[in-house]
Amino acid sequence: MGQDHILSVTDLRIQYGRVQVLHGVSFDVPAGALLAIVGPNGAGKSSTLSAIAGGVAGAGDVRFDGRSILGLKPEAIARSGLSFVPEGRHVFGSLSVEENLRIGTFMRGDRQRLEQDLQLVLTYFPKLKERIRQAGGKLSGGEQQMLVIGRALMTRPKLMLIDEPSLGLAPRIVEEVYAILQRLRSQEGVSILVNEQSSRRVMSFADEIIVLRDGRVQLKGQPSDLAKSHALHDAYFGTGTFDRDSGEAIP
Ligand SMILES: Nc1ncnc2c1ncn2[C@@H]1O[C@H](COP(=O)(O)OP(=O)(O)OP(=O)(O)O)[C@@H](O)[C@H]1O
Repeated sequence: MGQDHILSVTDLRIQYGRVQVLHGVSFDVPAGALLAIVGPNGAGKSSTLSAIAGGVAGAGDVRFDGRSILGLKPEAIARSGLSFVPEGRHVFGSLSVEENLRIGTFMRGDRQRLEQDLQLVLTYFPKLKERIRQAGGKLSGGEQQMLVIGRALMTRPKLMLIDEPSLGLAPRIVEEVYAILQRLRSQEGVSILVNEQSSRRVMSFADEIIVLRDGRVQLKGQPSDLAKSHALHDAYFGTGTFDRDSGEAIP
């Protein structure tokens, strides 16, 4: 573990009441990488991101940008440069796209830099630029996803955590969202950790994939290596069988 890891999660455990849902999860996010946590429903993906962002309590260690953050308040973690985009696209429906982007940056004193950041976000998301005065609630699902990612970018994060960005979006829009995330990573140097239910969606975008099932890391690796074997399917589905074509579990 060194300075080249923007995030190091070590032996992370999460319990809701008496039920333990994460049983010692460990992984690193190299600085400037796009990593994806994939796994079936209930694997513990959302809980993992929430614990890193300070939303749920966890045990173990989470180091971000060189310091332990587990147990800190979400606002303090966000201020240190970690931006969390939770599942569900929390757009303020009656506010304009611009107001949605500016919200959360009112504490910033550097007005000039803020204007530059707004322009930068609009460069990455031209669809938001076209709809800058439109109410957030009028945007399509894909545009709303872009809006919440754009809003997260307005805080100039070093690391973005994004929970299921592709949920409910058409494949073409998913491609578009991931292409933008890839550009943000390579051109702006933002490190990105996403959750996805399906590994297929992120195979061509992620630098590394972490398979989570039953609250444990089952497998980690580069997509090109994982694609060569059946290990990815076996890790994802456990000992169960699956349809090779659709990738879906066979009950
Ligand atoms: N607030 C909570 N209280 C109690 N149990 C919870 C809570 N949140 C999640 N769980 C349970 O913890 C387990 C892991 O849930 P989590 O949402 O982290 O998984 P996930 O991999 O993100 O799945 P999904 O894709 O369905 O969101 C599940 O069994 C879920 O029912």
